[in-house]
Amino acid sequence: MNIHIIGGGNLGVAIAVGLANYSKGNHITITRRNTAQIQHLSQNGIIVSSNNIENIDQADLIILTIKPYQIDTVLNEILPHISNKIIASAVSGVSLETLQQKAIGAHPIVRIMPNIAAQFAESATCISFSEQNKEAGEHVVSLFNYLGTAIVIEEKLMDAATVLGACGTAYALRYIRASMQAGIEIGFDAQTALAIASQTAKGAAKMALEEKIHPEQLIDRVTTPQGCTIVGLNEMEHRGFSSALIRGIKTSLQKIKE
Ligand SMILES: NC(=O)C1=CN([C@@H]2O[C@H](COP(=O)(O)OP(=O)(O)OC[C@H]3O[C@@H](n4cnc5c(N)ncnc54)[C@H](OP(=O)(O)O)[C@@H]3O)[C@@H](O)[C@H]2O)C=CC1
Ligand SMILES: O=C(O)[C@@H]1CCC=N1
Repeated sequence: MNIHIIGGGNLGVAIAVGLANYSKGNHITITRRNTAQIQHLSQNGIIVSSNNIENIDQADLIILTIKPYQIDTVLNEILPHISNKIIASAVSGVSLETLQQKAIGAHPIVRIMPNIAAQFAESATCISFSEQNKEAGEHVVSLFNYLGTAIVIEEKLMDAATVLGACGTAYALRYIRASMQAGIEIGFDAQTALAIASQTAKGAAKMALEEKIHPEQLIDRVTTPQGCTIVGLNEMEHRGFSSALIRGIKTSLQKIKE
């Protein structure tokens, strides 16, 4: 497939590198206005360009990874040069209906919400499309399965997916950072603390994914009666650990709905 990614920033680059490293037979182009920062991607066989329309008529899939306020400019620029192309938009907060109207109904539109772990084929990508665009949607799902897990969701949950799945990367990293800081306080050098905290989070996530049981059942396997885990966990809860996370996620959701 020829894949044309418009918006070579944090997410666009993660998708481009992920596709280059974890999928086969795709030709990837990535664009942004100032290309200096992403020129190195050409070493991975990715075409880097500041021209959004060059060869866009050859694309099988166009992926939009621009900010919401950049969408009109980009669509006005590319629409006259394409016909009946699948457009996958990762632009947060912009609905299928709005996108379909902007594209004058002429292109199958799919909404995607990946996260930057796409770079390492570990994204949780949520995907929505209308019944009418099912074939295009399934195409996009197969592609994003190379970059981790692709889950089809109802569009009304797309904002929630953005918060849980995309912003979630940052929340998880903040957990790792806090563990690392504690690790340094209790005796490890920074690098060792980071390695232990990161691998421990990865291991916990792997168990949750593989066993598909409630996390508390896995926690029960760790908490020796009268041991050190349960006192730590209870102290974290006294300090509002779960509550802080839930409130943070709900605040992010409120913001995206604005
Ligand atoms: N970052 C993340 O983890 C996630 C982001 N998203 C969504 O993805 C979108 C992008 O986010 P993010 O990657 O963080 O943002 P960035 O600002 O990092 O990337 C946006 C890129 O778009 C480029 N751009 C702007 N205007 C144009 C244009 N006219 N033509 C081509 N490229 C253009 C910018 O580069 P230049 O100025 O050089 O043109 C910039 O590199 C947002 O809508 C965001 O909500 C969704 C999920 C996760
Ligand atoms: O912070 C943001 O608004 C974007 C959306 C999801 C991740 N980053």
